[in-house]
Amino acid sequence: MPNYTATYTDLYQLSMAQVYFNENHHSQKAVFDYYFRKNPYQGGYTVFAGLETLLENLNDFQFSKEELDYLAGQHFEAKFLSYLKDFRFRGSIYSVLEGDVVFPNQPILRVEGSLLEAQLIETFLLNMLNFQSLIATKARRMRYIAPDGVLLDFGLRRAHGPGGYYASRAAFIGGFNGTSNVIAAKQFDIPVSGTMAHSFVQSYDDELQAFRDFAQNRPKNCVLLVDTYNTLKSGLPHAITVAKEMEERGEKLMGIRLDSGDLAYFAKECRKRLDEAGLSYVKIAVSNQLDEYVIKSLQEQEAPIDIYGVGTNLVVGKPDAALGGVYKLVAYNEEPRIKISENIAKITMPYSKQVYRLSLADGPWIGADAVALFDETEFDSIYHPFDQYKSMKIEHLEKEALLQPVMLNGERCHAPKSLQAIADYSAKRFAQLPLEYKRFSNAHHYKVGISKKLRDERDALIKQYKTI
Ligand SMILES: Nc1ncnc2c1ncn2[C@@H]1O[C@H](COP(=O)(O)OP(=O)(O)OP(=O)(O)O)[C@@H](O)[C@H]1O
Ligand SMILES: O=P(O)(O)OC[C@H]1O[C@H](OP(=O)(O)OP(=O)(O)O)[C@H](O)[C@@H]1O
Ligand SMILES: O=C(O)c1cccnc1
Repeated sequence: MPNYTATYTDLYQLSMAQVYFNENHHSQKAVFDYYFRKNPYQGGYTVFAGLETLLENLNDFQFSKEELDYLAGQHFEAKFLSYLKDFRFRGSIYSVLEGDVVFPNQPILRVEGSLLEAQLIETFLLNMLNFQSLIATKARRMRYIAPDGVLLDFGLRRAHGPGGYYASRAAFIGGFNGTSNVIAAKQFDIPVSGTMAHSFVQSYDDELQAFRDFAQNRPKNCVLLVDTYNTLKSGLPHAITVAKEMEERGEKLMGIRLDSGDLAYFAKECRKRLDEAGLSYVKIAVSNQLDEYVIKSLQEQEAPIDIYGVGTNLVVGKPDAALGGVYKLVAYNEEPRIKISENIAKITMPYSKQVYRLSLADGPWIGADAVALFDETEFDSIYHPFDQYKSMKIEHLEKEALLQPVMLNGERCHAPKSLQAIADYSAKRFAQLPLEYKRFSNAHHYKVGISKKLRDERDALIKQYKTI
């Protein structure tokens, strides 16, 4: 996979950086927030993913000689390029932990550093976090609807180029059990699995011989694709024959895969005939344009499916093309900064902030998070960001600070977490989210309120800029 060097960026970041440098602003302290405004899939939550990838690759976020030579050809000045020779990200990052569920308009991650370094990592940061959070959320929706099913990522061939690599990682965070993507499995220690393609069966004159050869050469976790010619008249009977032959060798056929037609009907029919043949241990896998809605429908039809192989809809995050996470300047040179918009939802929230997850003393989340100034400890109410009549008393609630230091002055604060640990944490956090935020249609709106002090400071800034 690529090294994410510092030209993994948009040109405008470098243009701005040169100006900061020439005007001697580059070392001023800047604070940026990462957040998004809308959950994907019209859902009630987003699974935050990509943090570990970001932190790990920030080490390589430097300019090579070739890159600097290239930039010299793009009209960047020699003095600035010479400064970039030693560029490293030496700032600090405070973040929600990877895998947690997060909500619109709350800071999920805060970058503090020199203006130049915090600006230069924007594109890379958004590229990592937006995509993986989109895919982890899609995966979580499928895991939610099929709590007991085995979910496998089959998406690499349909992914947007190399995006498939991180899609497999994100899918695992969102609750998938494994992937067919060998490089991602190896790199991230994801269980790898797979069956066979139609081409394998087609390459033989005889389907039975194809199955026999496969079972003899790959007996472990052998899954036979039964729909190449006729599922019930040919594929399934041949699979049963091979399963029996495997039994004679002391082996067990792991499963069959259905990839077309009415999956519920075929799964039921195959289950019945497998059971009648004494092969109740043989699992049924399905694939073919699955998503959370098809899986839900299959479950409602009580289709006896054990394994779901999901490709396209998972790895491209269909029907949403992207998570629109943004990175906004909230303080500069120790002063708050705001971006005003006619659309009040797009007015940014100035200052360094902390986010608190609110829960009852005995554990359950209440469906609201509080955003306050980062050093504010005493606040007993939260307010709707723009509706002055909406507020909530929170003094009786537990407040869990979500933004934790993960990098200080360019150094990581903790050893890298394994993907399994991130996935476990994600499952645990999702389990704490009340059900009404998990449904697919008209999900309950999770509240993100702000402290009075933050609201007052923000309003004062808005007034100040409105008079300009
Ligand atoms: N029983 C079912 N309930 C709900 N959705 C299903 C069911 N069976 C299949 N699907 C889904 O319906 C969509 C289209 O299925 P369809 O039977 O048209 O398959 P197909 O792609 O036309 O297959 P074929 O290869 O036979 O042409 C797919 O997304 C599939 O997962
Ligand atoms: O439908 P998706 O969710 O995207 O899942 C991946 C698809 O990729 C394979 O089909 P393909 O036709 O590429 O190859 P095959 O001959 O192995 O079926 C597989 O059989 C699935 O149908
Ligand atoms: O292993 C499989 O069955 C598989 C892998 C990728 C895409 N479709 C199917």
